[in-house]
Amino acid sequence: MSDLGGVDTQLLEVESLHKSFGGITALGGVTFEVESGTLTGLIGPNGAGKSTTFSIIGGMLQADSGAIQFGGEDITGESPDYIARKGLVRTFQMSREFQNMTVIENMMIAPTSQRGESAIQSITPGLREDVSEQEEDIFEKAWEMLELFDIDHLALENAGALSGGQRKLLELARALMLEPEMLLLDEPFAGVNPTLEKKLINRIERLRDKGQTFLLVEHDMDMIMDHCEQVIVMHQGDTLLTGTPEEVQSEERVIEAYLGENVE
Ligand SMILES: Nc1ncnc2c1ncn2[C@@H]1O[C@H](COP(=O)(O)OP(=O)(O)OP(=O)(O)O)[C@@H](O)[C@H]1O
Repeated sequence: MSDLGGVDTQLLEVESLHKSFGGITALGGVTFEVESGTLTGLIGPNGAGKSTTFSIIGGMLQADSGAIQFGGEDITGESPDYIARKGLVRTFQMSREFQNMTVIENMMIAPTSQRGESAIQSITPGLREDVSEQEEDIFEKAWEMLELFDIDHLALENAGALSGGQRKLLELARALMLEPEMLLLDEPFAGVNPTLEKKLINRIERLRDKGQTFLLVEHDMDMIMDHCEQVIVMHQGDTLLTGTPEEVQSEERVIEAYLGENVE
């Protein structure tokens, strides 16, 4: 835990995560910290354990041992809903139910469905005026977010009809509807064309500049090295080191870890 003038700036603290699947050790003591207000990269060769780490942090998977602190609170073993309510959200693939809804409907339902509460449940007869006002706010916010990601022209399309790249943008836009303090992004640019990718990373950087924190798994090294201020390197279920892009690139152990492996 780092200390800056008495103020702890670490938002996420992952300590000694272990996870095995049958006889396979996926994680053998993953430990790292993510500083508040940063865009931090999580890299490592295929099978290093990045997705497993994300699933455990997001509450979708239980670790065999280890601890996770978010904003100073122990969130180890909590449900994805609980963790999302605390402000830590992982983008996830849309279920079939959402694919049959339009893009704008997907956006409007996000603030309630992911937080595990229903807008309908919160309506009491005396509060109907407030609710329509609330819905209007949600609509406006949803529309702004679609514009931000350049998918507003798809608002009335069925989400299931979107291309892979467009779906990635919608998943990210949906997650941002929750105004999370921190977002876990698992290869958000996969299938997104280069022009849109540039826009997307600029938007993420703008949100970061406003104080949001991002942890990004990405195989594109140029993307990581050009845009992240911190990089965490994983290898064979372990954390190898954390450093700036410059530090990581010049580190012999990182070069070695990647050399023998098939990096995408
Ligand atoms: N559900 C599972 N059952 C069995 N083994 C698993 C399971 N999930 C992950 N693993 C194994 O755990 C290890 C870490 O996998 P993980 O998917 O977390 O790595 P990764 O770094 O995300 O890889 P990639 O970059 O290829 O997505 C691998 O050896 C993988 O085969």
